Amino acid sequence: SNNSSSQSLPQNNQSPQQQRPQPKKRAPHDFDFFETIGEGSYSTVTHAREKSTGKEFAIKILNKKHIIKEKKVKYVNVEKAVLNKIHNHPLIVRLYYTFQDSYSLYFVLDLAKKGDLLGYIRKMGSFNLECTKFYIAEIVTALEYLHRKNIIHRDLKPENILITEEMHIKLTDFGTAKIIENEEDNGRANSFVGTAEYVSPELLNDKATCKSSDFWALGCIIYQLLAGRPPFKGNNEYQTFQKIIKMEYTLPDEIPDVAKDLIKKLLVENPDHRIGADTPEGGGYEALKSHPFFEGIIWKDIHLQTPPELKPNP
Ligand SMILES: C[C@@H](Nc1nc2c(c3cc(-c4cn[nH]c4)ccc13)C(=O)N=C/C2=C\CC1CC1)C(C)(C)C
Repeated sequence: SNNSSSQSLPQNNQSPQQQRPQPKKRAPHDFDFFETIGEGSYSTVTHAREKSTGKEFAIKILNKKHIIKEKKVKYVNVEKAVLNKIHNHPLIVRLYYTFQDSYSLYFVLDLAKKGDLLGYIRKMGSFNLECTKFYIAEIVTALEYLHRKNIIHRDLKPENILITEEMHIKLTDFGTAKIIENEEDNGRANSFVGTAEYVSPELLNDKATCKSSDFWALGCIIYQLLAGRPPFKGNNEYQTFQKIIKMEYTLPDEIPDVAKDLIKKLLVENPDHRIGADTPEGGGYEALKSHPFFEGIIWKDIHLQTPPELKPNP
């Protein structure tokens, strides 16, 4: 045969990719399914165990017919794309496998055995300053990683901050996240609106979200951990939105002054002026992480440190 210079396929007609051992595709019968642990708008998250290894997972099950009927295919693709962009960050829920059967799609993910942060706020009433600093520092660390990957979460809230067996966080729920393809995309108008109490003014005023919208939500979460309730809360969504647009909130005395200062620098109407924004006024993550509120926080490998024991705000 002529030794043509072109790369000829080996006799077994397998591509190089096919020659490498591929991770075995899983299927529903590889798992035992237990209780439902969370309900999304068009999905169910179920506790499951892989039969062959005994490893426990959370499996997000999406009904294909429902997704198509509700025109949510885009969100499912965004969620999978975002989860695949995240390479094994300790403070973000990891996607291990995906597979499907005739009815459903299955996402096999980290199991956070202690539920979500909202559960702890309800149980504790509020967090003391030391605990608030630690958990906010872990959220900032996860957020910095997402923003570096040009991902905006867009729905940051206590229900999406999961707590692991070891009492560290795992950021989750990327179905409504946005991947910023290129810089000018940052802030372009779009249709999604997050959860009322954490929605930023820019989203309500000109429907534009940017990385800084996540900093607004962060300010709301710091407030909620220390005061036991979010800063903007009306009797219904419309009233909540009104308070946000009017920047109508007060800082109760149970919030320590150092936290009041940071909250005031995050709950700023102009997203470019929020501390942490990558603008001259925002100062980027450097400015946020060096704020006196984080006094005593060691940022390096925070996920390996022992979290402070949860205590309510005195
Ligand atoms: C926010 C989310 N809630 C939850 N999402 C996930 C959980 C999860 C676990 C508990 C829990 C565990 N023990 N007790 C409660 C409660 C709520 C959970 C988990 O372990 N692993 C991955 C998850 C989500 C990953 C998937 C979005 C990509 C909603 C409400 C949307 C279902």
